[in-house]
Amino acid sequence: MFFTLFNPPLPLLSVMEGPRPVVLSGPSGTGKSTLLKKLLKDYKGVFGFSVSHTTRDPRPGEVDGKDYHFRNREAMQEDIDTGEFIETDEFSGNLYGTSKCAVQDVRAKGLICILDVDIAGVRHIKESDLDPIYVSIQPPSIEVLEERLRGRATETEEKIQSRLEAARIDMEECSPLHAVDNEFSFLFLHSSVIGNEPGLFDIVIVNDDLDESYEKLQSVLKEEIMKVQQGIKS
Ligand SMILES: Nc1nc2c(ncn2[C@@H]2O[C@H](COP(=O)(O)OP(=O)(O)O)[C@@H](O)[C@H]2O)c(=O)[nH]1
Ligand SMILES: Nc1ncnc2c1ncn2[C@@H]1O[C@H](COP(=O)(O)OP(=O)(O)O)[C@@H](O)[C@H]1O
Repeated sequence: MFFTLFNPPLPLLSVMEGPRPVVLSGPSGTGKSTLLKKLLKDYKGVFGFSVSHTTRDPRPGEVDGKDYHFRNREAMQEDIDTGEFIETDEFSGNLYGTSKCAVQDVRAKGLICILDVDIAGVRHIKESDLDPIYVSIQPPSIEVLEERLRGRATETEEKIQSRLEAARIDMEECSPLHAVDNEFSFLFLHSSVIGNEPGLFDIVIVNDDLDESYEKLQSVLKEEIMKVQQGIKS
């Protein structure tokens, strides 16, 4: 009886060797998925995506197990109750969460694990032993964000409004005004003390021009990328 109930403990996340994971956060519609998909495509065998669980419905083209593990609320709650998640959050009427397996699957392959989580997820991960690089992707303005959300055409009006509301809070905490500078080293040195919460992010990238943002993101991750590429060569 004991053995049927007993789940062998998962190895501690910090015990796993390899490159540091990367957490991407920022308002919905700011361009996180666009940037991370570029990384996954351009650096095959270097990055792996931590596939989150969610109770929201799949969008056209989204694949279960690739974009998200789509679950109903009861099933996801059961997994939360049995301790399978590093962190979970309720966002815009749905549950989202990073399972321990999602991260371990990527790290076991020696890849840089990329997580896409909201700001509550960032705070929860800070309490874990994951030790990622924290990157905030911010929009140039709330107006531009609204245009992008509407342009993506994936949300109902109600969901657009709730995402914009969450975005205003997110943007206040990571004010892009303090981070608008094209020189990466300036961003890197100063972003850790911007916003209302010092030290929340290692870097804040204002995603105005996509190519420039992607350049900055690659610069931040250069060291970890090289570690994995050198490992592949040797
Ligand atoms: N805390 C947490 N947030 C997540 C997770 N997965 C996605 N999110 C966040 O949930 C929010 C909504 O995601 P989604 O419905 O895919 O909309 P999108 O970000 O506009 O494409 C975004 O801010 C994501 O960063 C997760 O595992 N944990
Ligand atoms: N720098 C940019 N300039 C213009 N449009 C962008 C830029 N970055 C992303 N987008 C577009 O904005 C929309 C939202 O991007 P997405 O990656 O889905 O955001 P997120 O994952 O943060 O919710 C998409 O239609 C995407 O093509």
